Amino acid sequence: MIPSSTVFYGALISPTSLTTYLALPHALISVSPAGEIEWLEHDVPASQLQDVLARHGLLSDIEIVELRKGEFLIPGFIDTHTHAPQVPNMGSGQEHELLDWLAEVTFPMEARFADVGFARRAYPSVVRRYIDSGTTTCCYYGTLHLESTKALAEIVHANGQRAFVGKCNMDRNSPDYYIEPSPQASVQATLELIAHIRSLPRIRSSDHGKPSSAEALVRPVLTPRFAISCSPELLASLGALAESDRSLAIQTHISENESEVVFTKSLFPPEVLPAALSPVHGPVTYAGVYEAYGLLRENTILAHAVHLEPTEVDIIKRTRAGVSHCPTSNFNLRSGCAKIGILLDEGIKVGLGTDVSGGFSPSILTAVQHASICSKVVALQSPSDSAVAGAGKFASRQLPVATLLHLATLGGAQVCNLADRIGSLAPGKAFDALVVSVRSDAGNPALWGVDLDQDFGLGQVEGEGGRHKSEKELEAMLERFLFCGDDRNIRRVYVQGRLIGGKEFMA
Ligand SMILES: Nc1nc2[nH]cnc2c(=O)[nH]1
Ligand SMILES: [Zn+2]
Repeated sequence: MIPSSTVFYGALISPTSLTTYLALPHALISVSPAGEIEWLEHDVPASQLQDVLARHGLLSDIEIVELRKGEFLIPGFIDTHTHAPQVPNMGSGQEHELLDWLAEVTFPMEARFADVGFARRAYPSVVRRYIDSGTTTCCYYGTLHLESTKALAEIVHANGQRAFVGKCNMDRNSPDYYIEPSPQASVQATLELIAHIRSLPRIRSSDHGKPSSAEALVRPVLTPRFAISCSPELLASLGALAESDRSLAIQTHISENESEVVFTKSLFPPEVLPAALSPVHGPVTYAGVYEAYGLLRENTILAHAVHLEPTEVDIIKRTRAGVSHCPTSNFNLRSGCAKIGILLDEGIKVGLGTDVSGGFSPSILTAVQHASICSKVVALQSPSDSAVAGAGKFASRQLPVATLLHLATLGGAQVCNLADRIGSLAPGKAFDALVVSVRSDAGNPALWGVDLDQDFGLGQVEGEGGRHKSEKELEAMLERFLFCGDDRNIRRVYVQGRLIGGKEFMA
């Protein structure tokens, strides 16, 4: 029998803008069998629960999941940039900057994925780690190998995570043991990967015939590694491929490290950029190179953006590409502090990326913590009057909790060009959500006492004062979770309404 709707009752947090979010102590949210959010009631006292369900025609045959004190629903995290084959390297080679780190640490590990058997052994635990960290949508780089990246896509699909999976394009400035033989071979393998990912069934074998939404959870993404590792011929071919299919997402790195920027400009002097493809005015910039090859548009994800010039900010804004802010990696590889506030003031889409193993954690919570620190470093380095002197809302200021939540969820959805489907808990969107617990029994000593010291509103006496207090308490819970939480606090992970991970799933 097809199960009917599932209804969650309890506290719910969901972003509504860069500076605001809903904090609802007594929410009631209904999820259809296909995993779509049907409706959301903001404030339902326990005494009215049955009446409200009846009003929605849900009298019998529904599953009600009641959250306990110290638990809340939140949209799933969106990791807009990471490298699946680098997870086995997490925490190694911390002494290098980007270009040495690629040569000494990263390429040797990625080369091991030439062996598809190695990929099939390594990737299941990689994907499981991302899911159990609360990442419901993940933008994965694979390696340059077709078969291993097909395996990655299959494993993501089998685990029910929403994802973008791409195979690196790299035909120059890479070691002999880890380079594609020609632009043609690179494009051919890319086409095969796209076809393979698009042929994956829409229903997983473990769904036992449960109805599924028609949309694919795993999608292909064009992945020119970065301009340095792609010949002009390869970038031109990828631009043509992108133009032939505008639904195809694109991900790459931009302006991460100063030596990288210098090297990139030396590889693409104006005479290299074909006139027909080049809208570039003035000196060539990193963003200008990508634009010249037709690789910047609303479904392009640009990782890092640490050392952007003002004209590059204009290009990114004009092309409506999104930025993946990867602060853990940017600190760890000594790349710098991205000035995210300037991008937000310009209305550029920004999400978070873990960028493992430049970053040493697969958890978006770590990225949230470091995004906060990064914004404080930028604020410390800014003249104290800069916030007043015509600066926008975010530039030179530390990011508030609401903005950090936005970056981890709705901002990431915008960067993936999927904000109409995911990123917040709203009717008409997919139910990609986490059940978070900050209770003592979640086992995270850093949050010990959160549920004992305070009354978070569930079961609280109704009334103006009580309502206000319970919202404040929920906001306090969110802040402590974002800064001190970890996998132990992520009880359940849902994608498209299906339970796919979390502490309870593993148990
Ligand atoms: N952080 C990071 N930057 C890159 N630029 C090109 N490749 C990489 C990579 O694997 N990681
Ligand atoms: Zn990266």
